[in-house]
Amino acid sequence: MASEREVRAGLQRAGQEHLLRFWAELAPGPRAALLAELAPLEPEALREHCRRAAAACALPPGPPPDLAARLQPLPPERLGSVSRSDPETRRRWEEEGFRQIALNKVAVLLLAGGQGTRLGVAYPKGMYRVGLPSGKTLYQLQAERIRRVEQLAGERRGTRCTVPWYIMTSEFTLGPTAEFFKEHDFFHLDPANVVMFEQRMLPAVTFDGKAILERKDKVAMAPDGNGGLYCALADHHILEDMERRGVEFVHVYCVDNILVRLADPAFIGFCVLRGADCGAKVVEKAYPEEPVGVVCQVDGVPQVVEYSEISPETARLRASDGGLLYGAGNICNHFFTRGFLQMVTRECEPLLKPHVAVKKVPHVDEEGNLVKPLKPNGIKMEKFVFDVFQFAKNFVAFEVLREEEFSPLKNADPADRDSPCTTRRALLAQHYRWALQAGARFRDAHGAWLPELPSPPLHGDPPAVCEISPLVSYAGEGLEVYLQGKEFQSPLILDEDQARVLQPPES
Ligand SMILES: CC(=O)N[C@H]1[C@@H](OP(=O)(O)O)O[C@H](CO)[C@@H](O)[C@@H]1O
Repeated sequence: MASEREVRAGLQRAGQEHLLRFWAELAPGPRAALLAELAPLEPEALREHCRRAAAACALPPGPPPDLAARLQPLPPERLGSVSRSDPETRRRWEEEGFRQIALNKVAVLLLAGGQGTRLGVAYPKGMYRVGLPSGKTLYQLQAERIRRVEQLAGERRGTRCTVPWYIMTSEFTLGPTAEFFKEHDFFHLDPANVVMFEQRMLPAVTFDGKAILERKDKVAMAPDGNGGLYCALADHHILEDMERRGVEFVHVYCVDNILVRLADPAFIGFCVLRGADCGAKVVEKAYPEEPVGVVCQVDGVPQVVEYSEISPETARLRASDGGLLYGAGNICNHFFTRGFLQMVTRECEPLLKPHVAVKKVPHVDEEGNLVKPLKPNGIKMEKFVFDVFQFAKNFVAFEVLREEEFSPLKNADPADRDSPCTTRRALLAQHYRWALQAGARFRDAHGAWLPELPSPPLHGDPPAVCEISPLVSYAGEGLEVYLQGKEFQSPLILDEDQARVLQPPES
């Protein structure tokens, strides 16, 4: 453990000695905690971090003035589309994806270090229950999709296979996430195949470049953004772990999308068959101001321009077909080869530019009194996971259907978008569609037939409550055997037990 003298000398070099200004009044416990927090901050890096934050803050707010002129939509040859391709092509993508999964070459990697501030919960978002009849959390849905995709790939190729699950957490989420998984017996996954690791934290900084003390004995720290992934992969030797397991392809995704298809065989297969080193799933943006990044090109290089960094005028531009010119919405589902991740962590990470978020950061004043600021007083610097796209040799994007694959949980109820209510509806609407497609019909509590709408309205509950366990169906497949020609009274909870009941007796 570093001594106070060493830490103080480092802080002096970084111009941040004020972080120890309450040292004399601290008891031994808080002193040790503060030292433990400060010791890992490398002086030069801390100095640079604070300098950059202040410099970024001195720039005028909003996107760089020349950005619009440097943007172009992604060229069509880089884009694959589920809805615009024929069934045979889709089948080939899927087949290839399943083949790679069966060969144990595919892993999933969850970005789960965020604090869920907008959702307003004090625990990791993955532990959230959106109010499904089954009461499942986001983590459970994801775990079950992994189990199902392993099973499907295994059955097709007559083998057993594993999709390891890497989970990037932060100081805020590691403890509760690890505890939650233990409590739930890892949702019946082998714990050896669930690898949790922690991203780094960075101090929040004042507009004049001083790291902020949240308490007399604690620096205000925040995770270094989902682009902290690349440092974290190196810090915890994750790529070596992947290599040992023979993993070649990694599906990286963020925690909040209730419809996420983990290790999606179609996406993996598309990227592999295209020889891509890096790929992104996109959906058509719903409206110009939708808070999703856009996948496009900047100076001819594939990139994501984040929603916070595009001007409203650019976001509203239309293409000749009437759609949004920058309509390829990033849904934070990325494909990387292990080789690409290796190259990025070794060579490119330091080139990633942090993005600036101006926030209200609680702090102590000169006298040590706690202050809850009413207006923004600090800067948090974050790297973005997609900022490595610029280093790809062969970048591709893969367009999927929003109603099948994207409904993120960002806001608390009663927000009218991206809330527990809208995500729950999206999932139940999808399952109702799957059930109808498989030949089921539904009656209400009084026995009256319920409408069979091919796609129920976005803002309303589907006519019947139908929840299908991912352990029974990953993407709507294989349901006919349980549902074809059958009538159900809402609600129908099709879990493994119910599936056994509905299955015709073996002939
Ligand atoms: C840095 C980053 O990954 N931002 C992503 C991410 O946004 P958040 O607002 O950070 O959750 O998820 C969005 C999709 O839900 C995606 O559109 C956006 O580009």
